[in-house]
Amino acid sequence: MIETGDLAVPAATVARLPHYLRALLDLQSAGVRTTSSTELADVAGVSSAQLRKDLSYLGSYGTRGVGYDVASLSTVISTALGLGSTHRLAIIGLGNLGHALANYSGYTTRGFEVVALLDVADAVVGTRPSGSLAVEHLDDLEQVIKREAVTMVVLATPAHAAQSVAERVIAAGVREILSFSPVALQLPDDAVVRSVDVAGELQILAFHAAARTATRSVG
Ligand SMILES: NC(=O)c1ccc[n+]([C@@H]2O[C@H](COP(=O)([O-])OP(=O)(O)OC[C@H]3O[C@@H](n4cnc5c(N)ncnc54)[C@H](O)[C@@H]3O)[C@@H](O)[C@H]2O)c1
Repeated sequence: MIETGDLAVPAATVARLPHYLRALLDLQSAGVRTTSSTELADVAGVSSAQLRKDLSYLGSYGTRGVGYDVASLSTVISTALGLGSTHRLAIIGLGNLGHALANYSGYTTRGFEVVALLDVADAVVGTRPSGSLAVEHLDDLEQVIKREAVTMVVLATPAHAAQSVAERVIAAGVREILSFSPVALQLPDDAVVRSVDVAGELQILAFHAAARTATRSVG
């Protein structure tokens, strides 16, 4: 369970909340004002029983016969996700992936702002990958984190650099890291690290593909 304010929410539910929020924002922009658990579950790609159970952890049960008010449920989920205020991101490592991440335009609508870019390479420091922010040197990490009031870090360095950079990030007071580096980071217990591993996800798909082929050949 993850404690958030007065609520205790299972980690698996927390992981699904962004999907519900995105589904609600899609419905909202399509002009939908109320939605049923079946409709919302369909858009979010889960079963309606799962959706109702997840939302019950937020104290949000909907109204029988009417369903969920799209705007208020969006607010409930945004608040639970701590999106009431904008999170200030620093991206570290501005190679291929870091460039793509720096140029992603979808942060602001979802409560995030990229406020700093850092790298070690002379060829990269001083450039403006997204056209606005200049890349600063990692030597200045602690000052940059303080100056920009950074609250989250996105790590896109090579694997060999990730642990030491992450340790500096934590020592500078940031607790949340999204890591793309293919390495298990060893950090204090109060640090929260989410790792994104596209190749690992593809391997899971490969497992399913192999399992399907094996089932077919048995059948
Ligand atoms: N998670 C995924 O699905 C996924 C997908 C692609 C890449 N990756 C990983 O993301 C990372 C970046 O990949 P890429 O293709 O952008 O690599 P890249 O080599 O193009 O870029 C890495 C950047 O990090 C910088 N760097 C090196 N050491 C640093 C340090 N100590 N501090 C700050 N910056 C530093 C380099 O100067 C370079 O600009 C790699 O670890 C890669 O394995 C993960």
